[in-house]
Amino acid sequence: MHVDDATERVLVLNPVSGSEDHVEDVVELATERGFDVRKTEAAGDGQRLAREAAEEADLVAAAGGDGTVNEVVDGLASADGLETTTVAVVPAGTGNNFASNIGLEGIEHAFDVIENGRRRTIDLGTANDRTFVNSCVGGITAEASSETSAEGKAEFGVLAYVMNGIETVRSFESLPLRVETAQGPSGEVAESWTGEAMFVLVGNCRRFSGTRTAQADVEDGLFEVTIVEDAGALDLLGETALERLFDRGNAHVVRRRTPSLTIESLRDSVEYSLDGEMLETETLDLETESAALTIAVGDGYRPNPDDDDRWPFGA
Ligand SMILES: Nc1ncnc2c1ncn2[C@@H]1O[C@H](COP(=O)(O)OP(=O)(O)OP(=O)(O)O)[C@@H](O)[C@H]1O
Repeated sequence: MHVDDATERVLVLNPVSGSEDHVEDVVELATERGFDVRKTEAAGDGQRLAREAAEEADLVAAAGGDGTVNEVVDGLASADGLETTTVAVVPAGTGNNFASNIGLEGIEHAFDVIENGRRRTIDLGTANDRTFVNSCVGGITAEASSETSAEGKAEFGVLAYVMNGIETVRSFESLPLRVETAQGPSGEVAESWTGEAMFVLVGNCRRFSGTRTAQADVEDGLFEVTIVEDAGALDLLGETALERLFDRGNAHVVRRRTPSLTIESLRDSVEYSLDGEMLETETLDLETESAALTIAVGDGYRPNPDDDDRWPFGA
């Protein structure tokens, strides 16, 4: 039992994320630091617990993987709690992609960051009425998502689903789509693309270059959109497939930067993975909410760690 009025720090703990051996450590470290620990019991509980916490806590931590962070942020957003709540992440999942992007090295380090780390306000993605922190990817089926191994996720993040999709679905059915991007603040023009796509990858924190850990600028108010056109003719098996798939010279890849876009299916509904959580729809409206999420970050965090010229956009 907790005393409602006194609670200012809530930790939402997914006990079944990752290798499930984090529970004791997280509970101990969190309790020592004055957190009220609330465990999820089923998928979707992260949202509910975060919504409830929004009313009473000014710091809400998500202990789990990317899916748990997604649920907690989504719950806070739906309770209009993001303006008054700082979010912290305790990496206890399989991939922990988002945690790596914000400079967190492990469970103990995350608690140090909560006490002593900087706070930054970063962009948040919304897709229809759902939020996402890392990425939104169309073209990955729920089946491919559930079949993707923990090792693959840990190593490649969301790209593991892409690889799995390529490798398991030999006769890959491409998606007829219309993608309309909006004008951006730095001269990005509104553009429309219509065609057959294998995947559409929209990164808030992620960019899709074939590099395993490539991170996007998380404070620029823009998504990095990568459309992989029907590349059925290519032999895309194996690990190097990713590099070939996203190679800047690959004529099958279309890249855009934009604050918002709409993806419309010209046939059936499409399955999207929002930070690994599935959503099926015919039309998806995506928007970046600039500086919407206040988050505790480690020393290793850089808003835009990739200032070299690997990403194929001019100034
Ligand atoms: N108590 C629970 N029982 C079953 N499923 C749960 C429970 N709590 C949360 N979930 C679900 O577990 C799923 C996976 O969680 P999460 O993504 O945090 O871990 P992960 O997959 O191990 O890590 P990552 O996404 O970083 O690779 C989420 O879809 C979430 O809804």
